[in-house]
Amino acid sequence: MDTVTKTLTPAARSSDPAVPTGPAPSGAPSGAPARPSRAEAEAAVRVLLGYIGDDPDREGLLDTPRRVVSAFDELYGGYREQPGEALERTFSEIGTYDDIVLVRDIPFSSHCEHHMMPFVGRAHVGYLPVERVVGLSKIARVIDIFARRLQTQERLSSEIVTEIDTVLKPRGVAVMLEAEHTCMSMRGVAKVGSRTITTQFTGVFRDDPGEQLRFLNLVRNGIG
Ligand SMILES: Nc1nc2c(ncn2[C@@H]2O[C@H](COP(=O)(O)OP(=O)(O)OP(=O)(O)O)[C@@H](O)[C@H]2O)c(=O)[nH]1
Ligand SMILES: [Zn+2]
Repeated sequence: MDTVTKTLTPAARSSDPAVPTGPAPSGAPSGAPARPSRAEAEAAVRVLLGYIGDDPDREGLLDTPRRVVSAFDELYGGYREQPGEALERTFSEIGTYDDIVLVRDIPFSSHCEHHMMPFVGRAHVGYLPVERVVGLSKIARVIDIFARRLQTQERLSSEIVTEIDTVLKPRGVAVMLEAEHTCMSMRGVAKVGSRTITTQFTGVFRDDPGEQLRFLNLVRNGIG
């Protein structure tokens, strides 16, 4: 355990050129500290393995710190991506179409910032385009970028809406997320199957109850 503790000290950080620390990733909150090295992250996983009562040196766990950090790189890759870039390319050949574009039932998984446990569910995103539309897959990409950061479901909803609103400047954006939080089902209060629903609206969807209802009906019944 001593060795592990040592690798986590600032002195060890600066003296190991093979595992340089980096600046905070572009998607990190402002004021976030420099990014620890991969070796430090793997050492931290070793500490946790010891903490739960297992032996990090037994054969089955030798590679686990490396695997966990690789999995973290994937699950939290959203800190190193800019959601706006996913929406940069738009298309204007849409005829006179100016009605709702709704992508329903987009699966997503994220991690709650309180317990770092997954919450998993579906997103429904609609917007009212002005002259230009975005590729449908890009909406799912924006969801994934924000979802691959530590989140609350409320903030995830609002970040998706704000990004689409800011970049596309449509007449309105509507988002509904439904998810099961494993921190509420696998531990703690242990309520398996409970779902949390969040909605966030801008523009016409916020101001016109009829448009809001149409979005909700399309999500629920497929008819507006
Ligand atoms: N509003 C909101 N709460 C969340 C989300 N994800 C997890 N939580 C809640 O965050 C809260 C953290 O509460 P705390 O009392 O600080 O932590 P805790 O002692 O682990 O709470 P319990 O989960 O009740 O055992 C819990 O009530 C979780 O259900 C989320 O996306 N949004
Ligand atoms: Zn949680």
